[in-house]
Amino acid sequence: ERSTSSFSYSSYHTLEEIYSWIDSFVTEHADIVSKIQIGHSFENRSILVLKFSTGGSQRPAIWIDTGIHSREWITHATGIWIAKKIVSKYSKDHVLTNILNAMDIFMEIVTNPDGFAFTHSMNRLWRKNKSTRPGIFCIGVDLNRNWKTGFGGNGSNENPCSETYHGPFPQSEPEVAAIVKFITAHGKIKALISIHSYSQMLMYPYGHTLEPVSNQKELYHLAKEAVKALYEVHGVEYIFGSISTTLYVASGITVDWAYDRGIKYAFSFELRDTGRYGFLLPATQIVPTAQETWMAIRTIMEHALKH
Ligand SMILES: O=C(CO)C[C@@H](Cc1ccccc1)C(=O)O
Ligand SMILES: [Zn+2]
Repeated sequence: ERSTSSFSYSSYHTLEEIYSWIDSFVTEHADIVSKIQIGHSFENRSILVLKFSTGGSQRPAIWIDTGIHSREWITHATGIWIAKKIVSKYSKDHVLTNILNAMDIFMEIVTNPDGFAFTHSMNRLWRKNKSTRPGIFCIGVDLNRNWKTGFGGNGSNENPCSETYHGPFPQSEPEVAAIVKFITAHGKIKALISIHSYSQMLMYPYGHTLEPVSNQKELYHLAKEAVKALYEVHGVEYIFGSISTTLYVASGITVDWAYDRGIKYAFSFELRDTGRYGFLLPATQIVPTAQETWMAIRTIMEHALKH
């Protein structure tokens, strides 16, 4: 990508196209965006994070990840569009400007690069990473079951051939270990947003238990406000609530780990649609999906700024 002006934000892209866009994007917006490599995947691809910062040092921050499940292509595309939105709306949108004048934003667009490459080359519906281990004859760990909180519990599977295989031990996967290391070292992440598709849901911890989190009322009302902001864009309806009560029990998930590390505003999105196209959401829905998702994320970030 020589420049991002020729990049189509309304198309799906390969891993190489996204990595090349990241380099152009960071070059073009060097005053506010930088690229951090937080590690390497199992197959030795770089794991890249975009940092949006308007100054200061070690400011409180927001973490956003997309593509932890490689087949959920709408999430990477939404992340790319939102990254562009942030740089184009800074100093124009007063809410975003207030957020970026006080906090940094970290965005990991391709959280599962090996799986993502595989969805382009061999299997469009691949979900897990591509790790292999001696004596195990199925490939990949579900990166949304490999986190320490609730690891190995209900709603994760010990069978390596399962789509929800949790891996041999917590953070066994380099893609998860890299995020744990980064967020732990940073120490001032105030909100974490982990984006999946599909089902049109906005959820918060816990997934591994039906027990409510301590600030459940606050998260319920924030989710309600965010879902309303999303609805006002294109009239798309989301349901919201805790993961275990809204969707199903799932253990070893990103947001439960984040919450237990003190990130009190931890959310997971399930983007469009509700099953008509599922993971194969047409590219014509990329921009509308990103536009509405941005308004919900902006609402969550503004709350984190104020509390
Ligand atoms: O990816 C999904 C659909 O592809 C569903 C997600 C639902 C979920 C999302 C966030 C936290 C826990 C569960 C999953 O099972 O990991
Ligand atoms: Zn998912």
